[in-house]
Amino acid sequence: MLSINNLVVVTCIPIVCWTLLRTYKLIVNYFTARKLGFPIIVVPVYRDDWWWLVTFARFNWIRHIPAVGYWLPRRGHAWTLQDRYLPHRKHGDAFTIVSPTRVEVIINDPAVGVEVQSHYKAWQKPGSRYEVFDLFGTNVLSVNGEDWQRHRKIINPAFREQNYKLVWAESIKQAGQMLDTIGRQLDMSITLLDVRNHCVIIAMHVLSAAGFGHAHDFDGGFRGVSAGHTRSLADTLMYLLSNLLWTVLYMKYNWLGYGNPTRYNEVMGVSNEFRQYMKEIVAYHRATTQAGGGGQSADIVSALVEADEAAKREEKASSLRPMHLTDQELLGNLFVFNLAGFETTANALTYTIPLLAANTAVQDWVGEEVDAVYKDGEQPDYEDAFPSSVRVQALMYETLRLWGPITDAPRWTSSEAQILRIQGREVLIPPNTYVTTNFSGIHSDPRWWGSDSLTWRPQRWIELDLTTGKKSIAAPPDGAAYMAWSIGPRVCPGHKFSQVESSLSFR
Ligand code: HEM
Repeated sequence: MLSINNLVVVTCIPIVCWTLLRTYKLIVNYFTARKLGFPIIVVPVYRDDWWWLVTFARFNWIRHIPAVGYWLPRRGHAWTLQDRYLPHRKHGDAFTIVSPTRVEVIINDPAVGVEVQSHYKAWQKPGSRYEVFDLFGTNVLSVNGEDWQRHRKIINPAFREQNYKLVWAESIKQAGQMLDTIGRQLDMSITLLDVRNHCVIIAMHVLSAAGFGHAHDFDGGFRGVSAGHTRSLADTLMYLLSNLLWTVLYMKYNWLGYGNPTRYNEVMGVSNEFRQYMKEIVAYHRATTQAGGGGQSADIVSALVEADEAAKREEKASSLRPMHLTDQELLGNLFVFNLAGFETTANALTYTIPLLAANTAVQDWVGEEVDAVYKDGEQPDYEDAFPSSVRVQALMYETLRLWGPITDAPRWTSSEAQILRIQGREVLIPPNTYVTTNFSGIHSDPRWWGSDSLTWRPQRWIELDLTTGKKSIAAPPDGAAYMAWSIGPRVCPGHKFSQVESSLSFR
């Protein structure tokens, strides 16, 4: 039997080795970062370290220890939203965060941000950050290079005007039903949590109908279970998205299930149910397309499957290299549409409604436009009403400027060094280095957005064409950049989808 002393030694050896290894890596990374010539912040953990993601909530007390807890604010994924441009005031428009895991340059220079986001071949999405999205298969969000071109070519046709009409119709339905539901309540007071819950239902139902052809009533919640299933599609998605971290961990490391078999079985059961739903939807649209009945549905999946079948036919005819998506990749993309399309839009709505409620001047200003567009309470067509709803669109632009769901975006040099022009000099960024564009900083810095840069003022987005008298969404001020939906070839394909949906929700 092991004595207490031996037990302590056996337990301590791995911990000491691990600490020594991390210290060594920290020193190596520190010297790599010094060559870049930017100010350096040294932190003991990186925000992507999975063990840290699971445990960091327990370490909040560290921030109160003087000279030790300084790094804690930079420990989580949303630190750029909390700090915005302020760290750059102190450290400049580029500084480096060094941890044992990574060297990461943080950028607050709009021109450099646009360069890094736009040149997708040189500046790739790092696998270690994006592979969590590969739960059900690789997809357009996570892949790089030629693979990304192949994915994007197939998914682009899914985001089309026909689909936006469907988003419009479904959003009108959901918003109307939501107002009826609230109107029927005896107690008319609404908490912020109610707002959040209503926005979640709207975003999920619009996505379910316009994305997957599964329509639900607003007050039906997430009911409506299809034959052969135990949960509705929307309910399945809600579960997976609310338990994303555990879903990722259990699917990647099955052995973690021994820690909590009940939760493991539930998570895996719901994941299988989601996979089954997606397979059924794809099989249905594939059969319809192969039988010559394509082009009839406007939802995203049907367009995706049609484009994929067309790519297969093209390959056969010209014996080109494979250009279609495998079944696994189709599934991966469908999951990512749900993930990227739901939480982002639900968040934008959740922030905008209280901001609007607290700003009566903005309410009146938007109300004027809504009264003009929705004369006598009629439901105007998408083609007429959406382009005229410029003030309504400005609400979303302004909310995303300050409270966008994606607060920064990392790119990396992968195995090849890249040259980046920053602050008037050319810097050689070594292999394996992250360069992260701080969207929240760039969107809020008073140097570009003025002294009221932190004020929610949708009016800043309106531009008047003096010759035609038409109003439109203004470009960002000189020197600024707006990247709420990213920018360049990898811009968000759901940009207009989310705008059409939110326009209706504010009518
Ligand atoms: C307010 C709503 C939305 C915001 C603010 C938003 C923002 C973004 C941003 C910033 C990116 C780039 C991410 C990166 O580079 O890491 C992105 C990519 C993406 N978004 Fe959205 N998004 C929204 C809605 C949607 C919707 C509704 C869908 C689909 C239904 C969608 C699907 C995607 C996909 C597939 C990508 C990956 C594109 C690529 O890498 O080629 N998004 N989005």
